[in-house]
Amino acid sequence: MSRFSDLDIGLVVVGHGRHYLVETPEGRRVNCRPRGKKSDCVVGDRVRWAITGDEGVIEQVEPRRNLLFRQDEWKTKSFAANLDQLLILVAVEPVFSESQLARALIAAESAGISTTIALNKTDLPGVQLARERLAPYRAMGQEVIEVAFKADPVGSTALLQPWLKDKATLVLGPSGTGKSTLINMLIPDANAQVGDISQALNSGRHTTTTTKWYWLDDERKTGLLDSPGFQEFGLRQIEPLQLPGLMPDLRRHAETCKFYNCTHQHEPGCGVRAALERGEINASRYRIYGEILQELGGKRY
Ligand SMILES: Nc1nc2c(ncn2[C@@H]2O[C@H](COP(=O)(O)OP(=O)(O)OP(=O)(O)O)[C@@H](O)[C@H]2O)c(=O)[nH]1
Ligand SMILES: [Zn+2]
Repeated sequence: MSRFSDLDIGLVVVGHGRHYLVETPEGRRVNCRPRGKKSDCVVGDRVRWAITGDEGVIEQVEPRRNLLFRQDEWKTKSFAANLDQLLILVAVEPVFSESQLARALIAAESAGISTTIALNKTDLPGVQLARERLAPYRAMGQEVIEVAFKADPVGSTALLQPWLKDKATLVLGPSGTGKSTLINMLIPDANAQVGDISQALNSGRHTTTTTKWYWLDDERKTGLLDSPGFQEFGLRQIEPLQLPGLMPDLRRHAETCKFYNCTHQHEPGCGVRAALERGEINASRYRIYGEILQELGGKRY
């Protein structure tokens, strides 16, 4: 037992810099700061905290089940901890970047978090093309659902609600795909929940740059986390040799490679390239693999 185990436990629902909002089991939100200089907790963390004056101090972060983050050359950016699942939102328009989609999936796979891709705005004429771009993802076993938050809010809500129930789900997606529409569709009092947050952190302009935790129900069992930052999805946390194992379509064929440390670039007897030639691996998925591998400094053997 740690020396903090008799302190109150709380859930980090918003964080910005060294400012956090911690929610008590009763649903009260308390302004907190971390003890010391380092602020290493993220939204979704369970923390031990104590009141000092009119603020709380976070003394300890409880062990995490998982942590979703991205990492570029310079910095690591955490999205959230202790997630049950990830919803990656893309849309018919604006046309989504397949590279970013692939990267988010790899980060989630590496963190052990299951994902669903939701294609929004399926009422638009470009829907067929978007479906075709998502076909390789469906084929590799990735769950893909189709929604139209604005055009069909009733149908989209009915589809999502059972899937979200009693879980903590992070929503990630590029700008303009319909994240705000989704939040407002599912959480009628979202503005009120965010209003509290902005006031408490005393910096409304910051609230769009950080992950936010919303409750979908009065019992506070179903959590929806909204996070910005889909762009520049660095994956420096991943070892080059691990990368194919995090891409299910490549993984399936990598087992047949002649060399155990095959990079699937040019080695003889490569099962991945053979599958590519047979059309069993999608060419753009293979190209994205090569790009990420290069970025990670994957060696040529
Ligand atoms: N045609 C169509 N448009 C939609 C649908 N859902 C959302 N939109 C529109 O898409 C645009 C972007 O939606 P937002 O919810 O603001 O997107 P966002 O992801 O929050 O965008 P940012 O605020 O830039 O992060 C808005 O004009 C919405 O009305 C849909 O089902 N069909
Ligand atoms: Zn190979």
